[in-house]
Amino acid sequence: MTLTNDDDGEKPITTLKILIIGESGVGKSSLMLRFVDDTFDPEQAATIGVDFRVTSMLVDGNRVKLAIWDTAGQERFRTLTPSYYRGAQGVICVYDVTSRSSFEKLEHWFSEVDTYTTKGDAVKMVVANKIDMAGREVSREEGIKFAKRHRTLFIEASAKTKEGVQCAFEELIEKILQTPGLWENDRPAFRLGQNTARQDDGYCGC
Ligand SMILES: Nc1nc2c(ncn2[C@@H]2O[C@H](COP(=O)(O)OP(=O)(O)OP(=O)(O)O)[C@@H](O)[C@H]2O)c(=O)[nH]1
Repeated sequence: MTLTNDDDGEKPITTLKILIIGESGVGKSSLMLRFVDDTFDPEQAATIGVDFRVTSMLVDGNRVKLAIWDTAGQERFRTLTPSYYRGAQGVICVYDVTSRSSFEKLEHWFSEVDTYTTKGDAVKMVVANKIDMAGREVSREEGIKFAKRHRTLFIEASAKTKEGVQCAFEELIEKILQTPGLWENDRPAFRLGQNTARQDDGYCGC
């Protein structure tokens, strides 16, 4: 499968809803803004309620529209939680590798996903963010072990240096498109490329 971010103005074959969740300050907004705008703000403000961005990607030459929902990690800003989850085909659950407590809260976030997602086969991904920073408190092995236990995709990333960011979104989108019945084809003539079937070991292959 070939994925690029170029916009050729072509009508999208489908629109996917991607939700980003996790504790406050782990870098959810930063990951979204790095992916959508290729920017990074070292003083990124906390999200109030939800932020929302639309972008698109080319998948095997076909345009896929992405509606990315960046939710607030702070409890006091988390209103209307069930509605955020409604219809999401992909959920990115973020922790900060320099914050053990943000990793330990992943169980809580996954139980919220199970409670609220309306699409039972929504694709889940764990993103271990801030790998550029010193003072790591969670090893890569621990992250992988957690992701294996929950049967989710896993990738380490840095919104600051860009490492892993593009790859995380690409991997998630690819997995969604490979899941029958999870998305609606708005242009039935569309066919995914022959090389979409790939070894599914849960790790980013980009
Ligand atoms: N060094 C480093 N800093 C990061 C990274 N990602 C985010 N940050 C910083 O961490 C802080 C919090 O980032 P946000 O993107 O606002 O975190 P959030 O998860 O959206 O926070 P809430 O909106 O409160 O839920 C900001 O100062 C960011 O600049 C990263 O990969 N590396």
